[in-house]
Amino acid sequence: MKEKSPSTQSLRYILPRLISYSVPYRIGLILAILLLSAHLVMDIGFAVVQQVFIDTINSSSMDSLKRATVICAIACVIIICCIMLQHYFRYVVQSRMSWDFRSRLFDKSHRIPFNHVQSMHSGDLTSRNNKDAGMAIGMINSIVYDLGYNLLLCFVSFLYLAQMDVWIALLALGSGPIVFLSGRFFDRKLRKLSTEIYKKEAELRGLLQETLQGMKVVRAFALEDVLLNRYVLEREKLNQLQRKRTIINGLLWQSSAFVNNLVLITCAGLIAMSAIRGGTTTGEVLAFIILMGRVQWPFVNMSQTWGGVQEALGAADRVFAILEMPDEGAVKNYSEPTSTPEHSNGIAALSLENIHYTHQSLDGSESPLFAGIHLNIAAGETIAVVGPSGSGKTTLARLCCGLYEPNIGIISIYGKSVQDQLEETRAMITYVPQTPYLFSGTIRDNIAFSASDATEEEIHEAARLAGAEDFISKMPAGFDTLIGEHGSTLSGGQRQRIAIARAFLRNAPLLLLDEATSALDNESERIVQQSLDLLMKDRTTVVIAHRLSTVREASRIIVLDQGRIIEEGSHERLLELNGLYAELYNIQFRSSEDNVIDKASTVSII
Ligand SMILES: Nc1ncnc2c1ncn2[C@@H]1O[C@H](COP(=O)(O)OP(=O)(O)OP(=O)(O)O)[C@@H](O)[C@H]1O
Repeated sequence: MKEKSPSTQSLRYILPRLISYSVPYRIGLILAILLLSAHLVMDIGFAVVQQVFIDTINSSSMDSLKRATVICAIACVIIICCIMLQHYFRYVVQSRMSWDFRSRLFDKSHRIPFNHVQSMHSGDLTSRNNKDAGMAIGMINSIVYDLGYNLLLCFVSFLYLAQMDVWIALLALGSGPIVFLSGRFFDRKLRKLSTEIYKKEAELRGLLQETLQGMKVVRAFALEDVLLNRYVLEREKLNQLQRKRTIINGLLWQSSAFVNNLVLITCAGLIAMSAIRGGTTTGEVLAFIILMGRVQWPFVNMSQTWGGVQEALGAADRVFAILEMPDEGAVKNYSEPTSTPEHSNGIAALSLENIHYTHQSLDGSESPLFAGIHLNIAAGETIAVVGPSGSGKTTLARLCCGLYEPNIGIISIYGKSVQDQLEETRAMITYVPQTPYLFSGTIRDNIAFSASDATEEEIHEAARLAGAEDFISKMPAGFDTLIGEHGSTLSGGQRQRIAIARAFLRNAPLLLLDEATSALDNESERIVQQSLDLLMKDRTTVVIAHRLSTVREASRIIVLDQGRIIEEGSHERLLELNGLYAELYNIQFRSSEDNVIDKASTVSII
């Protein structure tokens, strides 16, 4: 997937999109902004209180001191309550925005074209959803609250100072823009570094995830040291990037602090001179010095915050690269059907018209596979697809499900175009992959996954038809048994039967089946095969076939080779042709007593 370079999406582009997530929570946001004034009163009030107290001490008036103490204490309680409320509203708005933003990203990840998802690492997607999305929403906080507040604080402090000494106040104020603008020198570098850091973190997360998932293989092949070295190497690269970012942030901070302190000392000297000349009270000098900080430091803070915004922009770029992708099926790059696809037996259950498809590899290179495939399947037919490894069988199945989009041509299911009516056509298909994917949760959840409104009776009936009821009833919690990550507590055969139960429950008229080749014991295989036979009954079935019995019983066999249908017909007819099918048959089936294709062979019918 090609990502936009960091500089292509400006703050002006990203900010309104992020702010749109605050619209449903605008009241909370407005309250949080208004309550910022409590912070302002606290910050300015701190200086004023000191001025009042010192001048009251100097005037030796006990009554004034008592009054000032009571007023300050009451004001302090009110302000602290307001600040707590401000934090509350700020937290609520930010967490809800973050929730919405992440949910949108989660939803989008399931809508973008499948080949884009395939070209990304799942760890990368996880990282974008967790860290990057959080950073991007945090940016709103920085801009709305921190930048906004600092500007306000600076403005009010300046007004207060100006009424004491306008020239010194202007001097204090003048240093601010210099500090802020000099900080911008680091922006590009910070943003670039941050994008690289987030990318590297995502890669590391992916590596960790992959290593944990493949722990069995790692241990079996004693790869622990190799992987540890790889991890340490990648971690070191990340550390280097983080070190660079820390140095730049340090430079940003120290250069700001240097200019600020220089101006602060100059102004403090000037106001002290004014006090010596008798024009200013001690309390006023103290308040002046404190408020001068309030004029200057907002620029340092803003410079820092702006640096943080650059980092967050790097994260936001990665999130928007996904959010701005077109949904699958949204880009129509295929020709419209000329007429409703028909089969000699009536309307075709599945029709492929002039399908061209090219795989895009991770490195962006293209591998053309199909160049004009035609196929019409009548309702009730069972089609067996066979061909050597890499001939395009899985790609064909994924095209039929709308997981891949053809570059040219049209695929229709019962006359409806898959590309045009993706949801409707998908509802008419059940795809049973070779390795079923089970989610952690209960057996019931996994069966009902394909039909969330299924009743208890329907779930039990589906399990019975799939030959799964027996083993489920023997489990300690029956249908409520937890099956672990990817169904790790179940055997291969049991996992397959759960997947078949799902397919029964879904009850779609078209079945795409990738027959399992995993080594099941004879008994499990017999039960799975019986369940599959029952599932295929009265359904239109396209089966990527691995067993001779399936191939023999199919109404038609399609032989694929390098993305082309080179033979088509019944088992007997294809044997008579004496072509690729006959060759595959002789190599695979004849020598195999149990009629199951040996996966390890050089040429396999899959
Ligand atoms: N995501 C992808 N990106 C690039 N090329 C791909 C991708 N998926 C598959 N291919 C290529 O497309 C060709 C067909 O692959 P496909 O998986 O459809 O074959 P197959 O017949 O199902 O193979 P097998 O029986 O070994 O599973 C292969 O050359 C494969 O390398």
